[in-house]
Amino acid sequence: MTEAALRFTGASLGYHGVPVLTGIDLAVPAGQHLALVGPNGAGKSTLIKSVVGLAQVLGGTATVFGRAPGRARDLCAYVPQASDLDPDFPVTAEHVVLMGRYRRIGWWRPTRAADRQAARDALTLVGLAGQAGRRFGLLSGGQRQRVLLARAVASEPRLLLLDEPFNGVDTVSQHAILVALRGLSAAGTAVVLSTHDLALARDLADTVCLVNGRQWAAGPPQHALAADTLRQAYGGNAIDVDDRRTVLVEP
Ligand SMILES: Nc1ncnc2c1ncn2[C@@H]1O[C@H](COP(=O)(O)OP(=O)(O)OP(=O)(O)O)[C@@H](O)[C@H]1O
Repeated sequence: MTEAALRFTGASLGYHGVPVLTGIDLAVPAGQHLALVGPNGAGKSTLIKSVVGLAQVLGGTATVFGRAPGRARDLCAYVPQASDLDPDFPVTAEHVVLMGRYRRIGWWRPTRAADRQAARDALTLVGLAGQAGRRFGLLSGGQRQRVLLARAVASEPRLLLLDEPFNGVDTVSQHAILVALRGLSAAGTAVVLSTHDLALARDLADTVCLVNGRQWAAGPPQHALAADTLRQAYGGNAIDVDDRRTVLVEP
């Protein structure tokens, strides 16, 4: 059996010994997309952080390519929310992307031509080849998010984790990110992302995991995003408008 990129079995996840998310049971094969959905504070970021050792696995098991999360960091890349970063960072877009190479070459070593090429390829993948020399802080929020994705891509991860990559991102950047993510999974990279956009999760993901303190559903989008399941998990009324767009209304 091929080892899953990510597998949770009856996992409880949390901080300082206190669980905030329980009952996580899912597997993400190489080359597949998992979308995490759920209301604010549901535990989406916690699940992503647990994969890179920033949140604890307090019960059950979590493995990344068969290894404990803390031992698989070299196989993963984590794209934080762009809003978590200081936009005044005085470096160019290309420098930010090159940081993704340091894990491979060591931060103290000079970059080689192959590293600079990998950085340019990653910027091309996210549609920002022409912005390589621009200062990171002068880019739009959506462009900064794409640069952070390029930085992760440059590290050549086998599992890519993205925390709300579409948050505050305009349509052009959203499209560019979607194209890049589809290209990565076609090349065999597993992708896990959190999003509040249920329609996008439905369109993009092979598997959707619906959480709110616990796992409410995990499976194909039409199963995990069924109106009844959404209503229970969100504690509101879910109206399935036209089979593509799901609108949630407070109870
Ligand atoms: N470092 C931390 N230490 C303790 N508790 C935390 C920490 N980070 C998050 N939490 C708590 O864990 C719970 C889940 O938060 P999390 O950020 O994972 O949710 P989320 O679904 O990503 O939310 P949002 O959609 O608002 O980003 C919340 O109750 C939050 O207060």
